[in-house]
Amino acid sequence: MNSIEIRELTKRYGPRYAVDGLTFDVLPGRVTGFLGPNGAGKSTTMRLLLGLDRPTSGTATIGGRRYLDLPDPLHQVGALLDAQAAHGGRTAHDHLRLLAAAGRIPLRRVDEVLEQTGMASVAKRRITSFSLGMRQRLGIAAALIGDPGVLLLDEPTNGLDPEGIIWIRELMRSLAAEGRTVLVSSHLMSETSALADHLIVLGNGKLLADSSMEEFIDARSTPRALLRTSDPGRLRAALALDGFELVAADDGRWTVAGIRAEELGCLAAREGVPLLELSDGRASLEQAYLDLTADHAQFSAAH
Ligand SMILES: Nc1ncnc2c1ncn2[C@@H]1O[C@H](COP(=O)(O)OP(=O)(O)OP(=O)(O)O)[C@@H](O)[C@H]1O
Repeated sequence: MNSIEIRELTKRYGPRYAVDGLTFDVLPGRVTGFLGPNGAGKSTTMRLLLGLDRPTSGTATIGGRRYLDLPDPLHQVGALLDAQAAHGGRTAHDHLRLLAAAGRIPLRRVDEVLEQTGMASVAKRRITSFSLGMRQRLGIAAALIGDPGVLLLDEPTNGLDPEGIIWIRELMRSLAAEGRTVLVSSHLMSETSALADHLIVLGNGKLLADSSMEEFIDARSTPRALLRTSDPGRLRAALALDGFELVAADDGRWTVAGIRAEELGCLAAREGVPLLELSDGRASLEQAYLDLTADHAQFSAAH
């Protein structure tokens, strides 16, 4: 009932395919990161889902129905597409009150979402005076007002400071833990990896990956062990026998590419080499994402 179903979804603007034969599901109970470089088709997919644009072919449905056919859309789907869209002359409270009235939503929800998004103290201020981060929070408050089962958030961390980004991460997680479907777009792998359980990656309107964050990381990052030892000479020799190389890193640490910490620990124990510190490194995740999307990037992506 709360899932999102995208089937063979295609949207063409003139000769250009913004979205090209996409098929995937977004499931409840987890945060799904919607990744792709600028121009990959994320916003177009969200607009198609919300009935703001018509697909050239294929379907985008929520619980099996098109958005425009939902009986109680604000209660079923909350969206943040363009945080700048709120009318500047009104106060935050008035903006939300009008939304609630239009959606036949109880007015108590206005104060609840203002509280939930940390906006209660500025509720009586005009939106014109708001920073980008405050507008993002107001946009999220608006998305939450109908207590929806599905949330679509397009780049919600735009303009937020580090504290705001942590807040949004916690909020997304708690909404997903309540059994809601949460789809969050971003063009940044680093940010999304801290936020999402599952990933949908687009490039040039096409689906490049649909996997759990763990699978995505495991499949694309080369293992790398990070360690400190009191006997680098002996460890170097032992590693060389198995074809691995000990490379000096910062702070007296060493790295070994192509081996996991667990395997390296066993090897060191077998050789009687003392290890003072040992962990897995995941340095290449961002790079793996850039490699995956590079050929598909319309513009130079991801910074
Ligand atoms: N209304 C439109 N008319 C013409 N082309 C459009 C329109 N909307 C989107 N496009 C094009 O479709 C492609 C996909 O755009 P879209 O905004 O969906 O990408 P995105 O992944 O959301 O990127 P961003 O991170 O920059 O928002 C781009 O090439 C864009 O220029």
